[in-house]
Amino acid sequence: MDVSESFGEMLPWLKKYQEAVIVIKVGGHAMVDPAARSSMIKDIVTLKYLGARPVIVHGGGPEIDAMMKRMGKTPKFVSGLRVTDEETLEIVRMVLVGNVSADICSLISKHGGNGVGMVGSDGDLIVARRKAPEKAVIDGKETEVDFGWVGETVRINPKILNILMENEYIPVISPIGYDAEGNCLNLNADTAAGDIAAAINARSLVSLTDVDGVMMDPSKKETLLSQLNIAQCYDLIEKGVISKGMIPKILSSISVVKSGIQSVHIINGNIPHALLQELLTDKGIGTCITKE
Ligand SMILES: Nc1ncnc2c1ncn2[C@@H]1O[C@H](COP(=O)(O)OP(=O)(O)O)[C@@H](O)[C@H]1O
Ligand SMILES: CC(=O)N[C@@H](CCC(=O)OP(=O)(O)O)C(=O)O
Repeated sequence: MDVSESFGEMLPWLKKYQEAVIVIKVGGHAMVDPAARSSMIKDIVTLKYLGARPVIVHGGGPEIDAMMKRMGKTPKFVSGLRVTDEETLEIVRMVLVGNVSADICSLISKHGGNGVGMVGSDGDLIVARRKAPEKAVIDGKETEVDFGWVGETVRINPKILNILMENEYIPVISPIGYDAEGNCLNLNADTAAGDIAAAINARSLVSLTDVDGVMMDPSKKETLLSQLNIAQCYDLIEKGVISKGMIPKILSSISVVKSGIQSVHIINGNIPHALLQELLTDKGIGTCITKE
């Protein structure tokens, strides 16, 4: 990034982001490297000092996988969602709340901010219901998949987020919802981030991951798609270009832009200052998804 050029174009962006709520989804794959994790959180604290109101929703897929393997369990995903039995749910809660969220809050403090870790049951934030079994093609065979303790959002209650933001805190949300019976449910972090962004009428949603954005071929950087609309997203899913963890990311982006939020940005959190480059300069560095 050419620093002097970037400073020149920052002012209009800084004005736009004053008091603007920005939901930042920090993906597990973007956090594998501790230095990248710390740098991303530093950028989020910088954004706060520049006048924006960041809300973090974090993932932790690779950390959950590693813990499951240590406990002798094999992770299983269907359509980008982790099939979650009772024991897996316990591991998910332990890793997301005990490790990832706590670590993000410490990094926020280290960089001079104030983070508050929360799950769906805190302040009635995310009311969810258990996802119904779904048909999926596995190994070429149509199979009915019971996702177990996987949830989908019923309602977001943004009151607690507004209280925290008005008091200068950065909310750090683990993607765990709870249902009417008080059960915890494992939510996909991209879906939770999208639901939260829509409910609080955020200005933007930014998803930090380990690829440069949506690509025609994820192994080739030059195939990055800088701009996508809803119709193009559906087409890429249908053609199988978008697969695995990118599916919930794109489906959630579609519902976010449909809800009226201007844009969703998918960027590579391992690029130094990716977040600031994406939000404060004219030229984006990843994929920007808009309605039309
Ligand atoms: N068309 C695509 N372009 C880019 N990445 C893709 C695409 N299709 C699938 N992917 C996969 O999606 C992954 C990002 O999603 P995910 O694994 O859920 O990351 P995170 O943990 O950061 O949310 C990439 O690492 C890549 O393997
Ligand atoms: C239902 C479901 O799949 N939940 C996810 C929650 C974490 C997550 O989404 O993490 P990433 O953003 O790093 O992928 C999981 O168990 O992996």
